[in-house]
Amino acid sequence: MYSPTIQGVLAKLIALTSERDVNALEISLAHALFELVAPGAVAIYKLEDVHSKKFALTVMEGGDVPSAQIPADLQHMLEQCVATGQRQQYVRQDGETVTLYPVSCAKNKPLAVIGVTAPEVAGFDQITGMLLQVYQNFIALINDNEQDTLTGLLNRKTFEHKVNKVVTRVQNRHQREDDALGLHYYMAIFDIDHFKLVNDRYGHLLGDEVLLLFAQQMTYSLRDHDLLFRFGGEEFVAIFECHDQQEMQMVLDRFRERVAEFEFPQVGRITVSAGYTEIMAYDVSSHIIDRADVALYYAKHHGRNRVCNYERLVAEGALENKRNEGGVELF
Ligand SMILES: Nc1nc2c(ncn2[C@@H]2O[C@H](COP(=O)(O)OP(=O)(O)OP(=O)(O)O)[C@@H](O)[C@H]2O)c(=O)[nH]1
Repeated sequence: MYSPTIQGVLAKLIALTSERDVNALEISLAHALFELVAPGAVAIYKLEDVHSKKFALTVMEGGDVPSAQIPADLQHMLEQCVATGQRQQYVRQDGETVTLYPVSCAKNKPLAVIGVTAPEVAGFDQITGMLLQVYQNFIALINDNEQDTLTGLLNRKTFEHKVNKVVTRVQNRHQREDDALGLHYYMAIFDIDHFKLVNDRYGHLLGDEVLLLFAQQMTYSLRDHDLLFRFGGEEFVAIFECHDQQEMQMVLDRFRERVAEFEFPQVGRITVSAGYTEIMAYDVSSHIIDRADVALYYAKHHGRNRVCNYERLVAEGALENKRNEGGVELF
């Protein structure tokens, strides 16, 4: 029976904690488990959507390459694992037993399930449990570092990195001409209307509470895999996956209406304006932000409490010949 050395364990911990990117961290974890408990295979099933309980196999170390489709009995066990927070045993069709471990972040938000097959190490359960604990602690650290302290949304520091990842995804799809799903990415900037008045009338503390509640409305209204950032002050940025511009407009208008109807304690009603643009292959984050910002600026200057799309404004000629000599949009 294989027995890992203390040096081997420490080497794996060093490799694991050298990562700052969650995906790289997952690969490193799977690799560490594979080498330390020498199992037949390690698989990471990431929980992509909490509501629909959609899992995706993101990392597989060792074993046969499984089909992308998760079998119904495994799906059931993954759900059990997440719901109970306890490890489960799943017996595959070939008779092999897979031990499933739930992984959640510090706030007990379920993140993934790790499946370990055919361990060859005495006490593998304890070693796996401890390594997962290190991984969870580290994920919590990364998450804290990526979050805005007031709202809990992603902070501006992470923006560039996350946008670049989305642009690469758009590029890959573009190169593979893989448009089977017909999905596009959009970036929207939201800016609360006349927020200075809220601060002036009700003070900064209530202003902060409005920002917090606004961020909550965003998280409730938008989908799990949408990326939400607090960009600074009363400005928020979101990245969405959508079928087309009409659907995007509908989603954003629904959110805008939801905000307009919400009673903010003591402050009452507020409105929000938004500008959005499609993220293209080979796009640059500063260009994407600039386009969304132009559309937001247009919304602000055409009555506020509205959502404007940059490409549509261009197509309608609303942005043409409206630049002054200094290059500033006047509309
Ligand atoms: N409470 C609070 N206020 C903030 C924070 N960051 C920025 N602000 C305030 O947000 C306000 C932004 O005001 P402006 O950008 O001038 O515009 P506005 O009043 O929102 O008006 P429009 O955007 O033109 O509709 C300023 O009063 C800032 O002081 C924050 O973290 N907390």
